[in-house]
Amino acid sequence: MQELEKIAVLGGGSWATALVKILSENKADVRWWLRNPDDVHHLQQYGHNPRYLSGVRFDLNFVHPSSNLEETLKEADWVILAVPAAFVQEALAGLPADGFQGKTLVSAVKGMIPKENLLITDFLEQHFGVPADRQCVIAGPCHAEEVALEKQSYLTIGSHDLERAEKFCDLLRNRYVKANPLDDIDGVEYCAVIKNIIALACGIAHGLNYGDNFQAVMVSNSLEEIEHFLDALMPLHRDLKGSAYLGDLLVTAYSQFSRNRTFGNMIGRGYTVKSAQVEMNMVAEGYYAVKSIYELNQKYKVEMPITTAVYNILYEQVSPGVEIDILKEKFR
Ligand SMILES: NC(=O)c1ccc[n+]([C@@H]2O[C@H](COP(=O)([O-])OP(=O)(O)OC[C@H]3O[C@@H](n4cnc5c(N)ncnc54)[C@H](O)[C@@H]3O)[C@@H](O)[C@H]2O)c1
Ligand SMILES: O=P(O)(O)OC[C@H](O)CO
Repeated sequence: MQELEKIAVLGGGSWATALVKILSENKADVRWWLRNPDDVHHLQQYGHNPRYLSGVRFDLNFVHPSSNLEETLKEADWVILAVPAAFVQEALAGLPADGFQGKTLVSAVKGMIPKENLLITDFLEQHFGVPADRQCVIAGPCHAEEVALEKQSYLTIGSHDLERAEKFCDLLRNRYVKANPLDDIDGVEYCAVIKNIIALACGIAHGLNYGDNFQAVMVSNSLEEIEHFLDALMPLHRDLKGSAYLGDLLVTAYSQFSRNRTFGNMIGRGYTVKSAQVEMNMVAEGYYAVKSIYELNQKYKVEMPITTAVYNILYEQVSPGVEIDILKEKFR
């Protein structure tokens, strides 16, 4: 009998839960790390995550929840990181520098390590010595909530090693998930970070009562911002119309499930950052991402009006109305 692939999934939120569903239904041996021991206990007893996507049931023959990170990683060939970027360092704090040796790391995170302003793949390489060709990222427009409902979804697996990416695609493919490999790993990773900022801006505008007409112009203008930033950091002929770029931007900017748009909408309606965060129970990566991209861009000096506006609103206490007025005059 063929041995099952051993996959460790790190994180207890919606995306980790959705990925565990996909992988375990494909009969992989999934070791699932959640930081909260009560959630682990609940999963072991009732077979579902009490906090996120709680309607998804797991077959505990294939899913092994634990709050012990080293135990979870022990025999895994693949490790999927699905913790919000701001908490990645804290989650991995107890691990030795060679804790991922011999494993393939797959980042499902769409954010950057704050302060260091590093992509997750760069962080894993610099802090844990995981070579670039042993890493993949999960990109594409895919909300965990729709995976839970088994709605048709598309994922792109970015990697410098396309054979490895193709293997991982195979672990994901099912009746409602299509997956394709792509070699522009840094491009899709940065694009996933910036689209969260754009969705936050769309939410802010919506909260200020701007309509679909304005949002469409915001999203079209944002493509230029993304393209210029990517070209400044890593020039490459890439097709931004692809679903891993434009598709991901659109789903986050328009979907009712979007954390970033929801967060922005609250800010536009006058919530403080703190109160919006408390109300959400979920993490809007764009809040942290805008600081990283803004700071990083001090070196590259790309014109990024939407990023600047969101940064000024969230970190410089400029009124959302003032910043959106500035954008209104700039957009074409
Ligand atoms: N949800 C999606 O549809 C989706 C899709 C693709 C990628 N992602 C990415 O997956 C990553 C995980 O996001 P998510 O959507 O699963 O999260 P979520 O918003 O559903 O849940 C929040 C997660 O953050 C954790 N958390 C909150 N406060 C914390 C703290 N102080 N310390 C440590 N952990 C804390 C919670 O335990 C929970 O696991 C993000 O980078 C996100 O961009 C999410
Ligand atoms: O749309 P958000 O803000 O919930 O982010 C989730 C994913 O990035 C969608 O692909």
